[in-house]
Amino acid sequence: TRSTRPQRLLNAVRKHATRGDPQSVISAIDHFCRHSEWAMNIGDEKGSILDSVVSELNPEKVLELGTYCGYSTVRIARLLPPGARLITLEFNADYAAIARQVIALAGLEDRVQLVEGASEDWIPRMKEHFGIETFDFVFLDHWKDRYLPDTKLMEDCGLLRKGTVLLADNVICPGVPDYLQYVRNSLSYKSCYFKSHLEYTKAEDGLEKSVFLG
Ligand SMILES: Cn1ncc2cc([C@H](O)c3cccc(CNC(=O)c4cc(-c5ccc(F)cc5)cc(O)c4O)c3)ccc21
Ligand SMILES: [Mg+2]
Repeated sequence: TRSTRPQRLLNAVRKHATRGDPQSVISAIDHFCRHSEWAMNIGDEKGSILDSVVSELNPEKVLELGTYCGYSTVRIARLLPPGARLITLEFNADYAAIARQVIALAGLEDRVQLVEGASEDWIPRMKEHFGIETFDFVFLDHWKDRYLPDTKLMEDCGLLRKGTVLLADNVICPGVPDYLQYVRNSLSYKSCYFKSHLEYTKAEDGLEKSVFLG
């Protein structure tokens, strides 16, 4: 049977990356997506913005919505201190299987917990199942029509605290108009836009950073 794009991406990582070296995994995926096949990873340009937000925040508890092949999981986890924890939710079993191997190749499995399932099912279970009180940082990169309902769900479940940072991918392309309107007009958030480009292209895209004010 034909291979899938995530499988071909994993093959490129196996071929070109060095086990235990997260930067080589990141570079291998970016090279594959630029020169072989485009894939919906955040990419190197928006990825650098993600790096700077994470480095400035130094979060202990991180939630990622939408793992895909684990590219942004590796970008975030490589910057976390060993005691920190990143929980990443992926509902597609094939993507999850690839991501587990990418995360292992980067040598970051000790600080990453990949959970297979949908955000709306797992967000309400974070406290009792993972012993999480609140998250310091949330990266949103799953279905664009889930950004807003899941943000409201995290608020309702008490998973956000004064100062929690939400960072949302693709706020221009494909776009998340209802989410943007909410975080930019709600008195509970301080929001700002980081202009960039859609991964591996010249099209405009950007990240929205929103601090929960409690
Ligand atoms: C509920 N739940 N809980 C966990 C969870 C996890 C998933 C999957 O990881 C998954 C599967 C398919 C699509 C996405 C969203 N991503 C995108 O759709 C996207 C598109 C483009 C783009 C841009 C221009 C194009 F021309 C084509 C695609 C660029 C980007 O960076 C993207 O992130 C996420 C889904 C629902 C989930
Ligand atoms: Mg994205």
